[in-house]
Amino acid sequence: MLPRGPRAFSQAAATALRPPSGSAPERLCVAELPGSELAYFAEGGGGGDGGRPPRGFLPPPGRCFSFCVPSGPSAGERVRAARLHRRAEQRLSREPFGPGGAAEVLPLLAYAGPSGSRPEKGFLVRDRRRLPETERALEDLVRLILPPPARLLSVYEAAAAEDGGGGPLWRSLWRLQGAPESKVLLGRARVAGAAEPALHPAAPHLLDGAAVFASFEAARASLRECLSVIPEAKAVLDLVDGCPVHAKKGDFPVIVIEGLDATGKTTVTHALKDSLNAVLLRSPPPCVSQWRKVFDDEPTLIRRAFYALTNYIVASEIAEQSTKSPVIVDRFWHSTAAYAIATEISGKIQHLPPVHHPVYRWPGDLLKPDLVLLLTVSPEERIRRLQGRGIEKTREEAELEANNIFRQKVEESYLRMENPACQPVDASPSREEVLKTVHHLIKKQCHFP
Ligand SMILES: Nc1ncnc2c1ncn2[C@@H]1O[C@H](COP(=O)(O)OP(=O)(O)O)[C@@H](O)[C@H]1O
Ligand SMILES: Nc1ccn([C@H]2C[C@H](O)[C@@H](COP(=O)(O)OP(=O)(O)O)O2)c(=O)n1
Repeated sequence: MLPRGPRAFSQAAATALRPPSGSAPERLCVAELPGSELAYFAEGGGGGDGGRPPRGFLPPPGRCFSFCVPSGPSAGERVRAARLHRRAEQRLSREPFGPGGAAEVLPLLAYAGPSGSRPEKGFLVRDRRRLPETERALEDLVRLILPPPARLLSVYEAAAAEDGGGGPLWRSLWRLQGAPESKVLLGRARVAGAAEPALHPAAPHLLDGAAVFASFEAARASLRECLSVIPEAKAVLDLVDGCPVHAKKGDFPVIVIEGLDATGKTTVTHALKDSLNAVLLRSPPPCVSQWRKVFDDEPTLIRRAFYALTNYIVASEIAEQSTKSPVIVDRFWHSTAAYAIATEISGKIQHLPPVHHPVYRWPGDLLKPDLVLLLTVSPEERIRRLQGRGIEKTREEAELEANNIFRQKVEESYLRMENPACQPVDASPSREEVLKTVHHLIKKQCHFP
């Protein structure tokens, strides 16, 4: 069983974020280190944690760099920032960075500082071998991707330590100018580990149109901002705008089957379709499948807005079909929200927003199903099933582990959903037994006219 339970905001944790001197830190950041460990750190302002750098931040004698993509409050600014971040991410996955490259690229979030309260997404690049090429390539990348006022690159270096351990860590902040190798040093600041805040810094912004969309309009506004750069957005918006607003459910039950891949959704939904004489729908629906790949390659914000809107298309189909027969739906809004939360919240399961957080609430304007069942299988059974489908065998152990943490976060997010909640069903037994359990729950909780 995965660890659960609310984590109340603690005043002690908030106080611990402040440096002992009382002066505000210049910037607070969190980086996701290998193994999904989160390293919280403060730049400037005296630093917390006795001035020590966060553990595992920079194995000596290496050097790190960071840069962030600034964003603004409007939907347009957020979409532009998300696309720039994605471009940077794609370039950082290639030589001389990325897998097999000299430098290691880690996700970074700068969540408090002089530029305002909206978190800025960025990257921490660790160069264990201190290669000059890494710095040059990063400077070129920042110049290429970011607009001039945002061309800031932080360079972290540990001062030599007498005791052989990591000495104090310093950050030099550089503003890069137009010409190659032309840059100005804006300042130096001490970097120290900071206490982990009670709530993951991305959590308060998830519903700000960042990843989880609480209404049709919120999702639509984000996709509209993409019209000039993603031609397919128009096709999706045209489809969505043709659907009735506030679709109402008919008298027949609507049953959603949720779960991670290979938990048996296809198997169960097809069997239910036959046994209940039901209509089977899936979200996203086949009418948008030709555009799915395009949106899957876009940053989270745009990708999730696409999936959120497709749920409203499915809602209008559910409304129509549920006047005539029971409706079974393979994935719906809970999938959209759970994957979005698990992607945006770095770290492990304990970093997820606490239970009852508004991010787990069903959108007020989306048709509500009568029953949502969440199929769960043990990690071992899941691997067996994936191997049966010929996937997974060749994957690296490390990727499997990262994947495992991600899966735990998705599953836990599903379990925290409210009104309607996802009712877990152990889908590890045989097909027949799983179906028997599912039928039993449907009979007990659904009304058939
Ligand atoms: N209860 C079960 N016991 C054993 N294997 C199952 C069971 N349910 C599904 N499978 C098999 O596991 C694999 C994944 O199932 P599938 O229904 O395609 O999952 P999903 O649609 O959730 O990805 C398939 O090969 C399927 O035949
Ligand atoms: N309603 C939905 C359905 C899928 N998604 C997203 C969530 C994941 O990133 C993928 C999973 O979909 P996929 O079709 O691969 O899953 P299955 O094959 O059904 O197991 O799509 C979503 O956000 N909202």
